[in-house]
Amino acid sequence: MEPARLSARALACRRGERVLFRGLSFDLSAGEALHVAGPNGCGKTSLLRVLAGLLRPFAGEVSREGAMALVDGRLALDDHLPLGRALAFWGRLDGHDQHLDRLGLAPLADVPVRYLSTGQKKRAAIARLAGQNAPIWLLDEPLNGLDTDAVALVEAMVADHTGAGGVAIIASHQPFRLAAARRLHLPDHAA
Ligand SMILES: Nc1ncnc2c1ncn2[C@@H]1O[C@H](COP(=O)(O)OP(=O)(O)OP(=O)(O)O)[C@@H](O)[C@H]1O
Repeated sequence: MEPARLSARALACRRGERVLFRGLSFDLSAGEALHVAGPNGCGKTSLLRVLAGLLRPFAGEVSREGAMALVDGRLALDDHLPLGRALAFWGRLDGHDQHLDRLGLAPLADVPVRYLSTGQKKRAAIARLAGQNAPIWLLDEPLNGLDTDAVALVEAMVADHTGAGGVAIIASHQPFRLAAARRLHLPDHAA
């Protein structure tokens, strides 16, 4: 895996008229993970979008080494295509193993994406993530809709990723079992 590092310096984020957090700093290097916790609306998704470069910080800066991949509530798969073809489209571009068998997706190859259940869609999003082979994973509520076995599987995949030298940020109000993860309680940085 290519080298990975992700840092935030004195980060602040404003949505509309409200500053959600300020003075947020962290450094993550190869093999490290951060669990960003806090209740609905505290700014977890906004933080991930700032880190991904999709939202401009109100103050502070983000620096990184290595490519990033983001999993959030949006599934970047064509709704009308069967899952197998939708994932194959990205597979050709990304060029890495999507772990379809491990994620239990192989039997769903012929099912149109729009017919998939919430948990199946989330597993498809994780497959796309795995296929990107990016060293930095940004995961927004990655366990939403997953059953107990799939939760354990995704936790194991993130552990494998950090074990191989990747970096992971998990934004979730749910517990996420990952021995290497530090915890950041976002409301502690409320403005
Ligand atoms: N485009 C926007 N303009 C104004 N306010 C916004 C915008 N997007 C989000 N917000 C507000 O910013 C706050 C933080 O939203 P965000 O989605 O980052 O929270 P969150 O911690 O991820 O919540 P959840 O746990 O419910 O997903 C919320 O009060 C939300 O209404």
